[in-house]
Amino acid sequence: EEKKKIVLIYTTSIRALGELREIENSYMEHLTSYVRSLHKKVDTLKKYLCSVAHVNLDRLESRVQYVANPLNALGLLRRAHEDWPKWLSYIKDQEDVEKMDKLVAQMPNAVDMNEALMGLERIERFYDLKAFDMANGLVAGLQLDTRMTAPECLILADFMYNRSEYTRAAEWYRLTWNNLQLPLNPVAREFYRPNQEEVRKRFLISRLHEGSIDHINEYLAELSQDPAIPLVYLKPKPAATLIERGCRGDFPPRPMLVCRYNHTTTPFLRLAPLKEEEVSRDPLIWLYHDVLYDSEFEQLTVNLTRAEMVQGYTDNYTTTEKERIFYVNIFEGSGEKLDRDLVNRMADISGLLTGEHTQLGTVNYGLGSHFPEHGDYSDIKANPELVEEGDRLVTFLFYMTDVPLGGATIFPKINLTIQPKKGSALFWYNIHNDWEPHVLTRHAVCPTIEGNRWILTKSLMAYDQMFVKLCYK
Ligand SMILES: O=C(O)CCC(=O)C(=O)O
Ligand SMILES: [Fe+2]
Repeated sequence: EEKKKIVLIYTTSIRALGELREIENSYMEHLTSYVRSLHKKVDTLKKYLCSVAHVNLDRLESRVQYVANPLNALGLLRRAHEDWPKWLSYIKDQEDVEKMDKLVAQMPNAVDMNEALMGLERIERFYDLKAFDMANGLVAGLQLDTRMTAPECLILADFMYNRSEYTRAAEWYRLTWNNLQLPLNPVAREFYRPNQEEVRKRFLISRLHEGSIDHINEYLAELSQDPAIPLVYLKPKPAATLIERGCRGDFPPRPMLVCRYNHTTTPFLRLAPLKEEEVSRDPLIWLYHDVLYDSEFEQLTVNLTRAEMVQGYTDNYTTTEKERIFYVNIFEGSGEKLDRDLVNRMADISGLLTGEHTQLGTVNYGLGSHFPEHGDYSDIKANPELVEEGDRLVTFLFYMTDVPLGGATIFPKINLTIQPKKGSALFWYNIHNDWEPHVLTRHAVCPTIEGNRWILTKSLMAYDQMFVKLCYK
């Protein structure tokens, strides 16, 4: 049986994007070396041309006269037989080009490109950023040392246009147009069509989609106005969703319920008490600090390459649509030392049983990656085929990295936002005592703006707890 190979893309994992950056290194090295050898070749070829000082003999008569001289005839024959193929293979020998060909074969495809645009679009929308700020590297108050170029503004503009987001598209076309006006760069002119005129046209069409032909002069004027002043929405801007508001930090600050050292859940904790914080009582959600060590994080992630991880999709969860979300590696075995240690730590923290298999998921998010709202429960009633596996009673979520900007885990139904903090862990019950899904545990992950978001996750299965904890209250 032939297994269908899923094409891995780079965008949904920062780790994988790091590999792409490595490929770019090689590409540029070969390009540099190609230019160097091209210079050398041109020099050599010029010298050769000089040395042969070939004269074109236009008339048949003079050509015949030339080869009637036996030394000329020998020379011609030898040159044609020996030299020409050599020069040709000298010209054609392009080792660097062949290497670059191989690299291009590993380049991101159109799906990948689209995924990247989705990530950028998400960052702009979720955090309500101004296109102008974003293009200038100012994202949600953070000034990056990067600016977007005209081709980048343009590809995002076309993407917005294709989503029928015409005001946002117009904004990005205007930025493209402005960028193209910068001191004219011959490389840009050669490679990055369309030209300014075409961009202006697309700007106007975007405006006309929502406006009226009677105002065309106003739209034209908008194009030359200060792009720092946002364009007016000609159709009302859609209201922010609950999740978007949560991601912007609009939920009220969470009250601190209980914060204490836990010495008691298991004997182990008497030796190594845990800083634990109850962040919600219904559903029950606990936050723990400093439960993962740097060395463990490194062991878990450093050697995990793109080839070892698989594309994670949302369809294992109670989401509405199937989406690519992140890269994940699930360790199915019964435990290498580290996996076992971590799972034992989860048992210590929770006082629950962790099952025979470690089944730890190591997850890396990508460019503007998010996780739409979902519950981790599988809802056995709605999906009776899952009855044998049982439901996921508890979710353990270890944050393996800090995320400087964006990337919070949010529980929109209870107004709760948790910003990842390296070494902390979140732990909650997904189902009620009667195994009904606890819908208030539905959660989402905000798009990462900046940072490399790594988490470690494990579900504790309900069946495994049969004799430990029938009820959690
Ligand atoms: O990454 C997170 O913060 C949450 C991940 C999650 O919800 C899941 O894996 O089910
Ligand atoms: Fe989840």
